[in-house]
Amino acid sequence: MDLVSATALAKRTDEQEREFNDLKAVVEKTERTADALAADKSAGDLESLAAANARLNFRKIHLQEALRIRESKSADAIYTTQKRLEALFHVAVVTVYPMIEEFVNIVNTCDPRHGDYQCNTAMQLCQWLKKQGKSEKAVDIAALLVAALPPNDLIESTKINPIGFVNVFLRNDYVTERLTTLLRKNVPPPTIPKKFKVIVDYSSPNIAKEMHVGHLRSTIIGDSIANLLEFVGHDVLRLSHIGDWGTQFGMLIAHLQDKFPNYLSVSPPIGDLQSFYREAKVRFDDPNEPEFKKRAYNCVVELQSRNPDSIKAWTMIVDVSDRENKQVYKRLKISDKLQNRGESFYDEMMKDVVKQLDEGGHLKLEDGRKLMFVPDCPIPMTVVKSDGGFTYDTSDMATIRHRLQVEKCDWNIYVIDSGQKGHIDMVIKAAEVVGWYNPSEQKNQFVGFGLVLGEDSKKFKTRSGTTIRLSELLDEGLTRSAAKLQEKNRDKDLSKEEFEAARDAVAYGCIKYADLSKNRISDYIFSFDKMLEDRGNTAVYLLYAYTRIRAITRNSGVSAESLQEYLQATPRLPLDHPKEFKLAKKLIQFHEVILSVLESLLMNGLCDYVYELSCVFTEFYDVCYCIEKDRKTGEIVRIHKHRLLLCEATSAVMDRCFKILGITPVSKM
Ligand SMILES: NC(=[NH2+])NCCC[C@H](N)C(=O)O
Repeated sequence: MDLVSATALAKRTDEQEREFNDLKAVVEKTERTADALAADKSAGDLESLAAANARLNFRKIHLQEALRIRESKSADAIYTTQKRLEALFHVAVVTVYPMIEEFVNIVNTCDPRHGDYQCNTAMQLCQWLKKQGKSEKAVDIAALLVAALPPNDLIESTKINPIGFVNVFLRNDYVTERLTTLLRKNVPPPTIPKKFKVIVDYSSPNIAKEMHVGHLRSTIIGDSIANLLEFVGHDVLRLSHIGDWGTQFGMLIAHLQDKFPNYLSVSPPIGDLQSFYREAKVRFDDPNEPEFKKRAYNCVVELQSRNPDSIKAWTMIVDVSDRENKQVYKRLKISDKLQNRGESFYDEMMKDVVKQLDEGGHLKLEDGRKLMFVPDCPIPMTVVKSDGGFTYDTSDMATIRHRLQVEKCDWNIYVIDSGQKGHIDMVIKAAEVVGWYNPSEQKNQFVGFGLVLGEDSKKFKTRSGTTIRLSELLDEGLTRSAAKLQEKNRDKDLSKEEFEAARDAVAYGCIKYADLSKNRISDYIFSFDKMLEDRGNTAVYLLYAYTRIRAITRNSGVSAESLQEYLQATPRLPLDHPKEFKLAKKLIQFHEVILSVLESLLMNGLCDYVYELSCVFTEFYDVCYCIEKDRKTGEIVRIHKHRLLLCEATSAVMDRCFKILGITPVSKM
């Protein structure tokens, strides 16, 4: 490190030290005032003292948060720029208005003329003051806030607009430092306040009925949400709540006994469980086969009482179905941490759940059924049917109790089609009413998604009107993707293995990305033509962009080691070109995007970000040469290593996003 930058660094450290001590002093003072107030409760109006105390505590909490962020500078924590700015503005707000209880609001700006971030708090404060009978203009408040900002290393300049927004421009040094951390730590996750045990209920197909496109959506969205949670450090349990129990097994077992009489000794060759299910159903509904129906009912009773032969038959049917599902998972590279824990797992707990509900006085007898009326729910839950049997409601009540009380999860997420929102919301509310959890300590969340529609905007079906088999859908994806690559003559340039890897990456990447890049709440139109387009926010575009970026360093002749050496030896990357700076800012925004997607569980936020990132990269690459060659001789005359590092950072961030989204990039395409 040269002398100048060493001195600059020392100066900055001094500044930070001072700033840190200032903050500490404010916190201590607040603490003392709060304590004094608490001790002096007897004096004066108790209520107003308590209110003042609450405000001071609020202030203290925010100051401590600010302090924690400042303190972490040297430590390993990764705080987002947004959080850091919020902390700075918090300090400014409480300095100017000590009794304030409003939150600071910092947002990203879309227009670069308005800086990188914008603080909208002056307007909020204006409203707050109005309520206190004071009138101050938002612009004036904004000016006070800016003046009260503690010294910091983030903000280059601020601009107050006439309405009272504060536009914030970031310092180049700060951005460079964040980028260096991102590169050195290979795109680490942002720091989260607390690590949770999270259950993600997703995929959850029903045995013997084919997994359909709705389950495909749940599988894709759920897997990616679980990846995201894991990335930030939560402890994630992935559960597929399969429909593997219930009366339909009666007819399946009865049909199995007829069709494969020696099923106990020879494993029955059920190739196609769908047709098997249909055959059983036809017989079950056939008035000419009353005998079969009776036997099917009997089989249910035997299965319920865990008769070993019935259990064996049941296991066989479940296994066939599971093997089919696993094939879909394998092709789509769904995490193998996803485990089946479905309705049969909770079966034995249901009796006890009903008993507990009954004893707690939560059940009402109506027409022989036991119902639970849950506050704010339009229909009651049927906990016990008139024939004494249990329902989907009962099963989910047992499930939620197990997850909250036995698994002791902090956060229980259901990724199911929106049609089941009413059901799950009711289960969640009921669990609260019964007292199985305290909503301020454990969280249950329904994460819904819309329908999959065909290109005619009607329910997604085959031409002949039957439901689409997932394996066939994936096959079609492969054929279409191979054709697309051939159209571009990729089969000529790539080896057979490379071509196949590219074909798979495109096919499965497209199917996943098309789903994830739309807001999950809306219905979505499944169209191979649209998803295979190579322009716009599609997987094909992004996969190409990624391979191109990867190729830049590969073709530069600069080794990964020498880039690493350069990175370690360079305290400050010279990001002096506006497009370099813009790309760097987009890159460090990654952490913010992760936190915001974590909040909404809307994965399209992450997709939009990767797409924007690749667009900003193109802007940069169009004007900033990484390698300069002599026009005549083609000889390399200059290598801009910091630009190669920007390429590396871009591909590393894209890679992280792809991993979370469950997309497999290829290095050649
Ligand atoms: N806990 C739950 N209910 N999870 C979702 C289960 C989805 C159900 N198997 C279905 O296909 O409709």
